[in-house]
Amino acid sequence: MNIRIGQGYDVHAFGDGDHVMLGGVRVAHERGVIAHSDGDVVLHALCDAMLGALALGDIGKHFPPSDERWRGADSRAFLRHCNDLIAQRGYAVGNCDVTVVCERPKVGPHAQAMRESIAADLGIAVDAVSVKATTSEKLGFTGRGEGIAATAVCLLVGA
Ligand SMILES: Nc1ccn([C@@H]2O[C@H](COP(=O)(O)O)[C@@H](O)[C@H]2O)c(=O)n1
Ligand SMILES: C[C@@]1(CO)OP(=O)(O)OP(=O)(O)OC[C@H]1O
Repeated sequence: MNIRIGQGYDVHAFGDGDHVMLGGVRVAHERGVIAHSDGDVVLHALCDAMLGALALGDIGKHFPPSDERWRGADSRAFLRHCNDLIAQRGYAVGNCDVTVVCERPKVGPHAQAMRESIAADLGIAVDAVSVKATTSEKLGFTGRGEGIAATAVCLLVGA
């Protein structure tokens, strides 16, 4: 059995808006995020982890921010495309684990919906998808409420 590991990280600054997209789920919030796409840090970090596992570059290589096609794009389309890329090479996500870093919004109440959305897009079991969150104890840009970050790791399993 072939296995590969990848990790990803993404940040978006908060801006005007009334919600953030996290793991494919719309979460009501008094701020939005500044991004070319829908700015879903969970899915962007996860895409980078999947791409990184097979050394396929990063999300900006596959979906350049200079490309108008991705303006306001639903990041679930990025995730499904990354899943197709790894499937074409004989791999599937064995499991993945994401950590969201922000003071607010609270992620916990939405974590199960995020897991279900990600699992559906990847065609894997919900128990293979973990979504967690932490504050940064009021420290740094996340602690000051200036932005939101996510890290992801994933294991790819090949035939
Ligand atoms: N945006 C967040 C941040 C944290 N949580 C949950 O709260 C727990 C405690 O966070 P600390 O940073 O104080 O350790 C954390 O383990 C999460 O369960 C959250 O849901 N959303
Ligand atoms: C997702 C892309 C799409 O153009 O733009 P953004 O939504 O700004 O997000 P980022 O995490 O900076 O990744 C780069 C781009 O691929």
